[in-house]
Amino acid sequence: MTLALGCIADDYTGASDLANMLTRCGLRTVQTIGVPDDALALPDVDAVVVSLKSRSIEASQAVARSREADKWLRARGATHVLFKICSTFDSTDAGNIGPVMDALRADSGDAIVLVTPAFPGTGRTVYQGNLFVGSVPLNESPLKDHPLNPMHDSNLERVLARQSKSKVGLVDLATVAKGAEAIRAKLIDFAKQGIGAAIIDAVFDPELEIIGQVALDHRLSVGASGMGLGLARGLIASGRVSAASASADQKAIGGPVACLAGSCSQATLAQIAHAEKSMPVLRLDPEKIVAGSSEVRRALDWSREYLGKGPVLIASSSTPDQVSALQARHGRDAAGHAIEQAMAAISEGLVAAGVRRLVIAGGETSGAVVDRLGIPAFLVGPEIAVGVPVLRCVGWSEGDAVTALKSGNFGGPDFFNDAIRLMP
Ligand SMILES: Nc1ncnc2c1ncn2[C@@H]1O[C@H](COP(=O)(O)OP(=O)(O)O)[C@@H](O)[C@H]1O
Ligand SMILES: O=C(O)[C@@H](O)C(=O)COP(=O)(O)O
Repeated sequence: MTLALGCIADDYTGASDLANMLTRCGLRTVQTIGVPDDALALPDVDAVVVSLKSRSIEASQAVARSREADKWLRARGATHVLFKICSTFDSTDAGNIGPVMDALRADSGDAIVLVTPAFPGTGRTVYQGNLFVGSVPLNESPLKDHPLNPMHDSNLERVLARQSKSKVGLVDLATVAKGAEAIRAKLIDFAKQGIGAAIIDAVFDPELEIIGQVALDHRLSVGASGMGLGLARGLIASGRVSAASASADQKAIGGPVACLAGSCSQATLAQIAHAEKSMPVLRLDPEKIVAGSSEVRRALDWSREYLGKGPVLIASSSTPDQVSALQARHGRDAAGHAIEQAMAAISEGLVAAGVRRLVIAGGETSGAVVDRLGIPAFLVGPEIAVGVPVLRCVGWSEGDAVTALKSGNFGGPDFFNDAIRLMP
C-alpha cells in the first residue's frame, strides 16, 4: 500500500469527519484507531486517517503520539500529511495545535505550514484570520462554553501564536482570491521573514481547492475537513489519485441499537431533547458519576428493559451552567474523565447485551468508548449529516458492527433517528 495522503486527527469524531470528506471526494480511505498494529489487515487505500485522542491531553504526549503516527504514515509512502484539528480550533494556550504543528513541521523539514480550520459545509469560515461559526465569531459561538477548551478569542493568529514557537502570519482572502501563484509568492516571502505558520483565509470551497493545490507543494498542512477537501481534490486533479466511488458495503447488522451522548454542546442538547419524543432517554446524574456511585449499573439495568423494543439513548449531557457548577466542585479534567469512563463502561455493557449498532455524540466521549471497546479501524459508509458518516468496524473481535461518532456540534435536530435509519 502506497498512501497518497496521510492524516493524523486529534480526536476520533474529527477523524471520521475527515475520513467522510476524503471518501466523498473520491479517495479510498480507512480510519484507524491509533497507529495500527502490523497484524491488522487494512484494505488497499489512498488515504489513512490515524485517529488519536490527543486534543486535550498533556502537550508533550500529544506531540509524541502525533510524531509516531507521522512516522508510520511516511513509512507507507505518504509524502503529504494533514494534521486534522477541529474546525472550531479547539485548543488552549498550552496546546495542542501549536506544539504538534511545530514538531511535525520540524520533522517534515518544511520552512512553513499552511493552517486553516475553515469548513464551509458546516459554517466554519476564516476571514482576516478570524474564525466564524455560522454568523458569529468563534468567541461568541457556543464554543465559548466548551467543557474542556472554552474558546474566547476568534483571532487565530493570536490563538496559534500563544501556543506555538513558530512565528505566525496571515494569508488573507485578497491573496487567496488572486490564486495559487499569489499564495506561493506570499509563503516564500513569509519564510524569508522566519514565519513558520500561515493562517490562511477561506470562506467557500473553491478557495479550499486552491489552498489544497498549494498545500500539496509542502509535506505538511494543518486544518479541518475543508483542508481535507482541498487536498483530496488537488490529488485527483493532478492525477496522483484516480477518483473512486464512495462508501463501504452496507450489509445490515440488525439487533439492538443504542445511543450515548456525552457532548454538552448546544446542538447535542437540542438533539437529546428531540429524541425524547421518539425513544426512551435516560439522563445520568453527573454528580453521582463523579462520586463513583452506581450510575453505570443503573444505566445498564434501565437499558435491559428497553433494548429489545427499539432504540435507547443514555446521556450525561448538561447545560453550560450545570457543567460549570460540576467542574467548580470537582475540577474540569476529573469531571470530564469520570464521565467519559462511565460512558465507556456503559458501552461495554451494551455490547455484552448484544448491541452492534451504536451512535455516540461527543469527541472525547467517542474516544473513551472506542478505546474501551478496542475497535481497531473503520470504513466509511453513508453520510448521516455533514461531517458524520456511518462507520463500519474493521477487524473488531466482536465481529460486524456499525457506529457513528458525532462531533458535538454536528447534525440536525433529529440526528439520532437520522443515524439509526442509516444503520439497518
Ligand atoms: N454533565 C456534564 N458535566 C460536565 N462535564 C460533562 C458532562 N457530561 C459530559 N461531560 C464531559 O464533557 C466533555 C465533552 O466533550 P466531548 O465528548 O468531546 O464533546 P464535544 O464533541 O461536544 O466536544 C467530555 O469530557 C465529557 O465527559
Ligand atoms: O472539525 C470538526 O469540527 C470536527 O471534525 C471535530 O473535530 C469535532 O470535534 P468534537 O466537537 O470534539 O467532536
